[in-house]
Amino acid sequence: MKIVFYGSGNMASAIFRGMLDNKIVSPEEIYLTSKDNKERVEALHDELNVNYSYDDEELCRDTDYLVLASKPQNFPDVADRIRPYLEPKTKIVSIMAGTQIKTISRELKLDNPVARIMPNTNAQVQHSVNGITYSSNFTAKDELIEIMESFGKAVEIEEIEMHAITAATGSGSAFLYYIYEKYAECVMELGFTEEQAMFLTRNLVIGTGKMISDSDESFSELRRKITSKQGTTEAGLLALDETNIKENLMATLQAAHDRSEELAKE
Ligand SMILES: NC(=O)C1=CN([C@@H]2O[C@H](COP(=O)(O)OP(=O)(O)OC[C@H]3O[C@@H](n4cnc5c(N)ncnc54)[C@H](OP(=O)(O)O)[C@@H]3O)[C@@H](O)[C@H]2O)C=CC1
Ligand SMILES: O=C(O)[C@@H]1CCC=N1
Repeated sequence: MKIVFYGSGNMASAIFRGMLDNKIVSPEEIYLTSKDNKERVEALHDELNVNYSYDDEELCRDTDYLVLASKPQNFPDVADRIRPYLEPKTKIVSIMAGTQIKTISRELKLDNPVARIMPNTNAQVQHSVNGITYSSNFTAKDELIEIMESFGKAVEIEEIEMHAITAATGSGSAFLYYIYEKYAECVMELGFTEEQAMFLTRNLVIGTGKMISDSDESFSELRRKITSKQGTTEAGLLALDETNIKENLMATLQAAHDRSEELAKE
C-alpha cells in the first residue's frame, strides 16, 4: 500500500506515528511531503525511515491513499501540485477542518473518491477519535476504517456533523489541556512550587484517565465516589457550579463549531 501525506505537521505526524506503532503499515509504504520545511521531513525520514519527496509525479504515482494534511488555507496550493498527476485509483483522505468534500472535488477538478476524517493528536498514542464521512463514490469504507482504527476509534457521521465533532474532539484535547494548565496554576496558588504543581496535576490527570479507561462507570458515578457528604469535594463542586462552567464550556465548543462553518465557506 502507498499512503502519501501532503503535509507532515502536527496532525499528520501523530497519525503516521500511530499507524507505524500499530504496524498496520510499514515505513516503506508512507511518503511525506511538505511546503518547504524540508528539515522537518528529512528528520522524520531519519527517525521513522519513511519516504519523502517533493516530486509530485513520483508522489502521485500508483498511490492508494493521498492524505490532505495542510491547513485549509493552503489547500489551493496543494491542489495545484497534485491535480496534474492524480490517478483515478487514488483515494483522497482529507483531515482539513471545515473544507467540504465538494470543495475538494471542485478544487481538484477530478472525481476521485474523497473521505473526510476529523482526528485529534491522540492518534499518536492510538487513541484518536476519528469522525469519518465519505463522498458517494467512496467504496473502500471498510479498508479506510481498518486504517483509522490503527490510531483510534472510527465514528461514521454525516458531513454536516463534522463541524460538531471538530469542536468536540478535533479541538477537544486542546480545551482539556487548557483546563489542566489553569488547574496547575491554581494548585500553585495553594502554595506549591511550579514543579510540584505540574507533578500533582499531571498525575491527577493520568490517574483519572486510567480510571475512565478501566471503568465502565459514568463520569457522574466516578465523581460521586469522591464526594463525601458535606465534605471538601461537595464544597468545591458547589463553588465550581456557581462559575457557570457548563455555559463557559458550551461557549468554547460553539466558537470552535462556528469557526469550522466559516472555514467551510472559504
Ligand atoms: N493539529 C490538530 O490537532 C488537528 C489538525 N487538523 C487539521 O490538520 C491540518 C494540518 O493541521 P496541523 O498539522 O496542525 O498544521 P501544521 O502547520 O502543523 O502542518 C501543516 C503542514 O502542511 C504543509 N503544507 C502547507 N502547504 C503545503 C503545500 N502547498 N504542499 C504540501 N504541504 C503543505 C506544511 O508544510 P511546511 O511545514 O513546509 O509549511 C506542514 O507540513 C489542518 O487542516 C487542520 O485543520 C485536524 C484535526 C486535528
Ligand atoms: O485548530 C484547528 O483548526 C485544527 C482542527 C481541529 C484541531 N485543530
